[in-house]
Parts: sequence; structure tokens; C-alpha cells
Amino acid sequence: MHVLVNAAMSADGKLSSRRREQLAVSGPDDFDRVDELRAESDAVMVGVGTVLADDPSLTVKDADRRAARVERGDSENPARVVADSRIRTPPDAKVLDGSAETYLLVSEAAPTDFVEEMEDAGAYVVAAGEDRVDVTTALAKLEGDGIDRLLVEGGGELIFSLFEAGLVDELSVFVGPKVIGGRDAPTLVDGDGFVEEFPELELTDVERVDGGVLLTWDV
Ligand SMILES: NC(=O)C1=CN([C@@H]2O[C@H](COP(=O)(O)OP(=O)(O)OC[C@H]3O[C@@H](n4cnc5c(N)ncnc54)[C@H](OP(=O)(O)O)[C@@H]3O)[C@@H](O)[C@H]2O)C=CC1
Ligand SMILES: Nc1nc(O)c(N)c(N[C@@H]2O[C@H](COP(=O)(O)O)[C@@H](O)[C@H]2O)n1
Repeated sequence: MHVLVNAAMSADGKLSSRRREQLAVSGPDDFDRVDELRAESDAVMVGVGTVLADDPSLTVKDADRRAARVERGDSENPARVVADSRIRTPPDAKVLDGSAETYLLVSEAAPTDFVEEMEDAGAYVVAAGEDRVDVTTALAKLEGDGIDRLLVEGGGELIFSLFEAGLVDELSVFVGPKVIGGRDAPTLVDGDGFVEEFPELELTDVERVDGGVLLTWDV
């Protein structure tokens, strides 16, 4: 499986403000580039923090791109994947609206009635890990289901776990022309952070986009 992490951060490294509400850091060209990334992916993944904050749909917005996927034998939209240990995803979340397959990665601690509720809502519930989703096991199960190209859009808690588990192959970051600030605002990589054995990156591309810069790295 190839795992690409893509996100947009302010010039000071924040994904959103301290209010953790959805905030457009990208401009139109970067959002269009992300739409293309989604169209090229088998699945798009976020953490439940992002579902609760943004209620994203994670679908391909451009009709021609959806049509091209269907033409090559894929589903109209990539699958959606949410890491959600105890099932905090609301039943009326857009990720459960039926416009794409949705995988809910949960832990063994997820309440059985919530699991049934999510399955009734059409989600594939995949258990991995005792208290928290074990991303290594969970991604291996997704790979077993034919997901070879996984696009991870955030947020910072999930991105840290994926780096910590050594699962990230590529990182693309749009650095937008904004300062957000705030010690409690989410950053690109949160979690506990690294104190040694920092993941090392090799810069593969730099491009000006929307008054900011797009940085692409191999891990
Ligand atoms: N600018 C951008 O490009 C983007 C911005 N955002 C912003 O980021 C913020 C949300 O980010 P954040 O709060 O970090 O939330 P995340 O989306 O990273 O979700 C974190 C939650 O996922 C669950 N989870 C399950 N398994 C794991 C695991 N193994 N590792 C880590 N998390 C796991 C945890 O909840 P539990 O323990 O209950 O399972 C955790 O609290 C919002 O403000 C959103 O707007 C988000 C995406 C992109
Ligand atoms: N690339 C990018 N730039 C930003 O400025 C963003 N705020 C995000 N957010 C991500 O996009 C999701 C919304 O997707 P839909 O439009 O609802 O399909 C959001 O949840 C973040 O994952 N991304």
C-alpha cells in the first residue's frame, strides 16, 4: 500500500484555529489539486476528530474526474476511512451518506450497539487494537480489501500515529499565506510528538500555489 499524507497548514504550521472548526487554508488551485489526489486514490482517510470538526464528505467534487474513475472500472468516489476507536462518528455524518463506501476503523472497546448502528448505516466496521485503533493492523486489513493507494487528509493526531508506525510513504503540504497561531491549535503532526528517531524526509518538489507553496516529500 502507498500512503500519501496531504494537508494544508498556515505559514506557522496550524491546520485550523484553536476553535478546531473547518478553516480553508488552501485556495481554489490547491483544493482542485486535492480533488485530483482523491480521484487517483482507492480510499481517503481521516480521524474522527476531523469528522466531528468538519463533517467532511471526502468525495471527488469534479464530475469529469468521477466519470473517469467509472470508465476505468472504479467506483465513482474512493472509499472513505475513519479512525474512530469508540465510535464517536454521528449517524448523520456525511461520511455515512452512501455516496461512497465507508470503513470505520474501531477498537475492541467500541460498544456493540454502536457497531450495529454503524453497520445499519452502511459502514464496514473493522476492529483493530484493544483501546485505540492499531493503524498497522487496520491498514493491513484495508490492503487485504484491495486498497492500494491511501490518501490521508488529517488531522494531526492521526498523522502522528501513522508516522509513529512508519506507515507514511509520501507527504504533501500546502503552506498557505496565513498566520493562525494558538498553542492549542492543531498542527500538521500532533500526538505525543517525537523526541528521537525523527522521521526523515527527502524534498522531491516545490511549487508556488494560491499565494503559498506546495512542498512534496518522500519519507
Ligand atoms: N487544514 C487541513 O488540511 C486539515 C485540517 N483539519 C483540522 O484538524 C482538526 C482535527 O484534527 P485532530 O483533532 O488532530 O483529529 P484527527 O482527525 O486526527 O482525529 C483524532 C482522533 O482519531 C481517533 N483515532 C483513532 N485511532 C487513532 C490513532 N491510532 N491515532 C490517532 N488518532 C486515532 C482518536 O479518537 P478516539 O480515541 O475516540 O478514537 C483521535 O482523538 C480540525 O480542526 C480540522 O478542521 C483536518 C484535516 C485536514
Ligand atoms: N487540502 C485542504 N485544505 C484545507 O484548507 C482544508 N481545510 C482541508 N480540509 C480537509 O478537507 C476535508 C473537507 O472535505 P469535503 O470538502 O467535505 O469533501 C476536511 O475534513 C479536511 O480533511 N484540506
